[in-house]
Amino acid sequence: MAATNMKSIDEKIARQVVRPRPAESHKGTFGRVLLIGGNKQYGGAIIMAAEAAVSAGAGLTTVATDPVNFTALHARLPEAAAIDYSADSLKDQLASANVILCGPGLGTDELAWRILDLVCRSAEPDQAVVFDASALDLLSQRPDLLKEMRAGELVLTPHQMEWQRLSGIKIADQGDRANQEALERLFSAGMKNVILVLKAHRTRVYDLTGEIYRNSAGNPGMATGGMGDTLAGITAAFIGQFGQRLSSVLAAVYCHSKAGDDLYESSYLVRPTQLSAYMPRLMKRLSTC
Ligand SMILES: NC(=O)C1=CN([C@@H]2O[C@H](COP(=O)(O)OP(=O)(O)OC[C@H]3O[C@@H](n4cnc5c(N)ncnc54)[C@H](OP(=O)(O)O)[C@@H]3O)[C@@H](O)[C@H]2O)[C@@H](O)CC1
Ligand SMILES: Nc1ncnc2c1ncn2[C@@H]1O[C@H](COP(=O)(O)OP(=O)(O)O)[C@@H](O)[C@H]1O
Ligand SMILES: [Mg+2]
Repeated sequence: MAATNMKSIDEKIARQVVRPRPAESHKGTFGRVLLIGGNKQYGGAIIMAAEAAVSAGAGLTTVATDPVNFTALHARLPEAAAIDYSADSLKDQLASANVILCGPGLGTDELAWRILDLVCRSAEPDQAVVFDASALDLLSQRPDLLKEMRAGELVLTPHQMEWQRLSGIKIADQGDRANQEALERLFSAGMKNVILVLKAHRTRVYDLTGEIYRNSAGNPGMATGGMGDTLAGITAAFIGQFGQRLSSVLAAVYCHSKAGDDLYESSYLVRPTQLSAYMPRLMKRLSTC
């Protein structure tokens, strides 16, 4: 793919997507987001994703996680509901969500496999699914699960090592043509509405139409554990509010990095939770002036 096909992910797309909220609205208007992940070791990952989802405007946020994380989640984020991710009630939550984010801190044990399988089989055409982190590592062993999915939109958010596992392309060889071909291979005869967010210093976004987008924002202060979990939560919230569109995902990528850049101006590093706390002000600014 020639570099000339590359489009920039910049403030323009964010301003097109992040519009003032309609007055005639309620929490259901802005998306029911279900986040699944957080085993005993990685509870922080799903808590950071949930903080990001709430702060990026998800109308209703539910976290399906190991019960060991309930108290921490409720103490940090009373806006989110919590359920046990091993319980049968996960099926009901999966049925009622508009957007499902699966993977941050999920781990790769037998329960994680069962949950991934359930998400892949149950997602309907009116639902969007975002796979991140552990879910991508599991899928790299069972890529066939992707081909059978019926979700309306699927977003994959790997970092370069996760993409290496899933695509088989070594990090040094992750050029645009190879990435595009690997995405097409993963979904040949499968769903069409697929978006790959390949995270790096300058994140690139691919879809099955062959368009490639390059993020214009982001900085090394963002190289802090949990920053990808935060992007995943923002992405789910944006799809929930602004619709199953490529533009919602591009705006999420930009806003995440732009928030990081604003904070980096006066701070040596950017904590994911600080980035989330800043999101409502950034979104207000983008939507108004
Ligand atoms: N607080 C918590 O609970 C948190 C929990 N988390 C959860 O941990 C689980 C495992 O996820 P993971 O991302 O930490 O591990 P993995 O997939 O093995 O990747 C790391 C390996 O890849 C390599 N690498 C190369 N290029 C890279 C790149 N561009 N970006 C990143 N890595 C790159 C890297 O190279 P190295 O650092 O050695 O140079 C290393 O060898 C998962 O469930 C996740 O959600 C996290 O979300 C953090 C906060
Ligand atoms: N040097 C950097 N410059 C710009 N963005 C960065 C940099 N380092 C990390 N990021 C961003 O931080 C996020 C890291 O994602 P990921 O590796 O999945 O983190 P985690 O799994 O710890 O949550 C990505 O969005 C990536 O683009
Ligand atoms: Mg990650």
